[in-house]
Amino acid sequence: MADSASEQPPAPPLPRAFLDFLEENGLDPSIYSKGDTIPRYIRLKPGCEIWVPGIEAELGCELKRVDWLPGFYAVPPQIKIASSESYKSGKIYGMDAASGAAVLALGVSEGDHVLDLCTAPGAKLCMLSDLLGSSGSLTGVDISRDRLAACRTMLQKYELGDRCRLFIADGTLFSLLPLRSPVNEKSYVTNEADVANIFGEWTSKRSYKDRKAAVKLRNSIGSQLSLTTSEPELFFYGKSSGVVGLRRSELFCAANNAEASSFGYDRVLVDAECTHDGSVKHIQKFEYWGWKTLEHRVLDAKRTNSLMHVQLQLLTNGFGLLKAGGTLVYSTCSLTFAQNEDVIEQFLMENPSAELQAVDASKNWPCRSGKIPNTLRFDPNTSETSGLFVAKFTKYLTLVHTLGGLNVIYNVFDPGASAMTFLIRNPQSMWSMTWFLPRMKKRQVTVGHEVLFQSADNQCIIHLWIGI
Ligand SMILES: C[S@@+](CC[C@H](N)C(=O)[O-])C[C@H]1O[C@@H](n2cnc3c(N)ncnc32)[C@H](O)[C@@H]1O
Repeated sequence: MADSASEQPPAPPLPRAFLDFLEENGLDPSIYSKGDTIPRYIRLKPGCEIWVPGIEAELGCELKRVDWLPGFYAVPPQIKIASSESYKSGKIYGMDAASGAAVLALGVSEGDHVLDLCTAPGAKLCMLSDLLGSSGSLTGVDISRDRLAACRTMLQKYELGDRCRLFIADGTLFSLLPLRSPVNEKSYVTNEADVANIFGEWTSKRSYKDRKAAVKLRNSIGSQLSLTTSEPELFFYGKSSGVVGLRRSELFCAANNAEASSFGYDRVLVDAECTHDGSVKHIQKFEYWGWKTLEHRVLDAKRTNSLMHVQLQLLTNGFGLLKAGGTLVYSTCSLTFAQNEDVIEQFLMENPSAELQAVDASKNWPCRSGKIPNTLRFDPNTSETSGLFVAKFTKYLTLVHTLGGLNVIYNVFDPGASAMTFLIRNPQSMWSMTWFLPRMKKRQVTVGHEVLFQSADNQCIIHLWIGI
């Protein structure tokens, strides 16, 4: 009997330039012959488990539960779901398991305020919304109007838009906080001019004034991909998103990093724009588009450099909007070092309050470690999924202090808690100390070799002497 490998049609040869590119990135070319064998994944809308037998009957295949990822099922790769009634009626989503893992890595809990900085077309946004349930808030940002329109359609189809707001904006500049902070607390409206300037319930039919303003903004921007203004355009908002009843000036109130540390998002997803080389199906399309196009879109060093620049800016800005103690996940569907580990290394160098964290759930995931410990790589060979890179960060509240030419950083985690960890970093070493402090409220940093921490009731004063 012929084995299953010999039944597959031989994969077309990959061009030399692409093979060199794979070698440079430590990638096995065999992953690009897997496109027709890796399963297609389906995510079930929570509460639709009872429909599994009906969905199986309609799709004509078994839904195999993905043991390591709740709510996900594998079906044979040739199964088409878009025309099925189960899909049209919003019982199932088409979503790769690796993408589901990136969302799960974020550790969303009910009540969280979540930012998805590159949100369209919205598969991850929908999963985030399902995880949030009926509390917290969700803010999706994308630079592409067309893609965001598809995203809005998804939210409406799956009835997930209630706590969500969508903005057309450049994620490298977006600076609006979730609607819970004193900075944009709703104020009492007194006169008629104010009433006219208040967001009512969302409708697709916008006022003439609104449409005119949007056209003016679009014309001033030129092309969407060269959006240079920090002014976001509100594209959609749900009834419970916090927008209804707010004045325009209150919604578009930008925040600085210090405000974001206290009032920012609990969770930020930066699923950055990339060369998509981890998607085997995407690379296979170049057989038809021509390998020359691949050289331009994927292998071109100039394009990679400009993408890396955007990726670093997206990550940096997303991190700036994160609350201290919050979690950020950076992911790309590229498997190159340049768009993943190199971006992260640069980011960590420039952001001392960022710490790379292990994804605890990943112990049971079929993925491997990236070049930097705690980062994860999914690929068709290891995971039977599309390729994806995932890194998780947390944010400390940081006081930077220079001592004798050494940059010493005091990372104060969760200033409201009774336990604090101080990490003192210098190029040679790192110490970590934990104190348990009664109601620590006020911090003072003196210049020199002494740091003074003082509690609100003056009962506890700690002098930290640095002896380097
Ligand atoms: C990998 S896709 C995101 C996929 C999405 N997270 C999902 O799960 O469906 C990257 C997205 O980033 C958007 N994008 C590119 N540059 C951007 C920028 N500067 N700011 C915001 N979005 C950007 C693209 O329009 C694209 O929709």
